[in-house]
Amino acid sequence: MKFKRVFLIGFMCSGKSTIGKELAKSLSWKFCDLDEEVQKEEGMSIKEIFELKGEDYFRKRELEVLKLLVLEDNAVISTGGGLGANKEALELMKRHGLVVWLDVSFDAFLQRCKDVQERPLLKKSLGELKKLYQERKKIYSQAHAHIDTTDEPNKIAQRIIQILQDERR
Ligand SMILES: Nc1ncnc2c1ncn2[C@@H]1O[C@H](COP(=O)(O)OP(=O)(O)O)[C@@H](O)[C@H]1O
Ligand SMILES: O=C(O)C1=C[C@@H](OP(=O)(O)O)[C@@H](O)[C@H](O)C1
Ligand SMILES: [Mg+2]
Repeated sequence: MKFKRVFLIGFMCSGKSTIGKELAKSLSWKFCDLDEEVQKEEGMSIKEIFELKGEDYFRKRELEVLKLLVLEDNAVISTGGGLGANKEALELMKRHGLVVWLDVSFDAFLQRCKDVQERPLLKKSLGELKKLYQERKKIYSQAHAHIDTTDEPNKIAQRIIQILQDERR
C-alpha cells in the first residue's frame, strides 16, 4: 500500500467511528479514534471536557493527540467532526496518509444523531448546526477522497479499500 494510514473526516454522525472500526478490521490495521484517545488522556468524557475545561481546550488537545497519531503505521484514524474542518489538521493528515471525507446529508445527520446525544455541539440550534455543516463542508471537500455514506458501513469500508488499492498502482 502506498498509504500507511487512513484518516476519516466528516460531520458528526457521518459514521467515522463505525466505519473506521470496520475498515481497520478488514485491513488488519490498528484502529484509533481521536475522541477515545482524548477521553483516555483526560480521564473524562468529551461532554465533561467541554463543561469543565471548555471547547477551546478540547480543540487544542485533539490537535495535540493527532500530532502523535500521524506517526502510527498501518492505522485507521477516525477523527472528531471538528478536526477535518481545521485547516492545519487537514494539511497534516494529508501529508501523512489518505484522507477520506465521509459525507452525510444534513437530514441523515439529524436522524442518526437522535440516538447519540452525548455530543456537546448538539445543544446548538438547528440554524447554528446547519451553518456549521455548510461551513465545514467547504473544508472537508479538500480531502483526497469523498464518499457518500448512504450505504451500509461495511460497504463503505470496502469502497475505501478499493481507493487504497487504486492508489497503489
Ligand atoms: N452508514 C451508516 N448508515 C446508517 N447509520 C450509520 C451509518 N454509519 C454510522 N451510523 C450510525 O450513526 C451513528 C453515529 O455513528 P458514528 O460512527 O459514531 O459517527 P461519527 O463518529 O462520524 O460521529 C451511530 O448510531 C451509527 O450506528
Ligand atoms: O463536530 C465536532 O466538533 C465534534 C464531534 C465529535 O466527534 P464525532 O464527529 O465522532 O461525533 C466530538 O469530537 C466532539 O463532540 C466535537
Ligand atoms: Mg466518532
